[in-house]
Amino acid sequence: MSLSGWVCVVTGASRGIGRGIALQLSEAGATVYITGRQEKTLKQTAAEVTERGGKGVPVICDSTKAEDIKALFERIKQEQDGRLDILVNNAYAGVQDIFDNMGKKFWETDPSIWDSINNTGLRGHYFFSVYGSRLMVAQGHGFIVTVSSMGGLHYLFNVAYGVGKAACDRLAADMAVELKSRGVTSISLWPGPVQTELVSQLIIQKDAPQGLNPKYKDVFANGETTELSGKCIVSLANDKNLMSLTGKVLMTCDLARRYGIKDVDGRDVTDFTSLKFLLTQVPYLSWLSAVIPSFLRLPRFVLTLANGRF
Ligand SMILES: NC(=O)c1ccc[n+]([C@@H]2O[C@H](COP(=O)([O-])OP(=O)(O)OC[C@H]3O[C@@H](n4cnc5c(N)ncnc54)[C@H](O)[C@@H]3O)[C@@H](O)[C@H]2O)c1
Repeated sequence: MSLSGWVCVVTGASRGIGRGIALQLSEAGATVYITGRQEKTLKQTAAEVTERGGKGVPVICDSTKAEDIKALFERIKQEQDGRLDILVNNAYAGVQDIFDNMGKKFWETDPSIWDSINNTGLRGHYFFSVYGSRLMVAQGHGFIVTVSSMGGLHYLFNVAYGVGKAACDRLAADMAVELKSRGVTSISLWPGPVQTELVSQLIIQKDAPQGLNPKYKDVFANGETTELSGKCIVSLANDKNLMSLTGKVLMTCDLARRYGIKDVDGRDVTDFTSLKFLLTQVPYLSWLSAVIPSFLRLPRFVLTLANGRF
């Protein structure tokens, strides 16, 4: 699967899922503009991205600063003659605050948590999408991926987190409505639990933070690598029927099955909607998971019902 000659932007790519996505896009041959705030780590990651075969271009760009975002796309317009194939809205500043405030109710938490979670992880995505879409609409094609999570469906971690994720899903869906006739696809991507550097430091390598269900520790310890999302995006980008998926929420476990993807370390991808996985989470019934076949999973309409508020 080749993305040779493709021009991509991945936001917040110096570490975590963004870095993993940038590595995979480069492995497929793409030029990847990676954004972040710290020159040293960004340059280091860009070198690793380039080593994979394509090209990593480090750009200091704070997702909370509109002028930085505008300047990035002006630079791409100049350097790439207006070409932009993929934009991945990934940057996120909330992980540390989420774990520092685990178990607290929203009224017990400083309201500034809203800003640390949603300024970069929602408002920033909107700004990137506006400037990215201008290039994509002008060329008549493009692919926008907004990284979200299952927290967009039902309560997870805290209020600001869930509201931000639901809004990311809606951002992807509503942008798809306006972009479809211009040849640009927009989807929301839900990775499963991912073993990022921060997750490893905050959950896997020490006692689970107060307020966090201790089961999460096992779930994250068996989580996806940071590159699986990138493998899914490369497969989607090569899918001739990509536009048929526009506006949808796509889970990495479903994409792994659809495209026959294994994780980069050779592991099968856990389907966290499979009966086998769900039973491991139920006290006294977890033993049953050993005898349940892995293809039995919650139908997707049941997930929609879980979100029903009427
Ligand atoms: N880790 C998981 O298990 C998991 C699971 C599902 C979804 N997600 C989602 O994936 C996305 C990425 O999460 P992650 O776990 O990789 O987070 P992370 O904290 O490991 O990485 C976030 C990246 O964004 C960058 N960033 C933060 N603020 C920035 C700013 N103002 N400007 C530019 N860059 C900035 C950071 O430097 C870092 O490189 C989030 O939306 C998260 O909710 C994560």
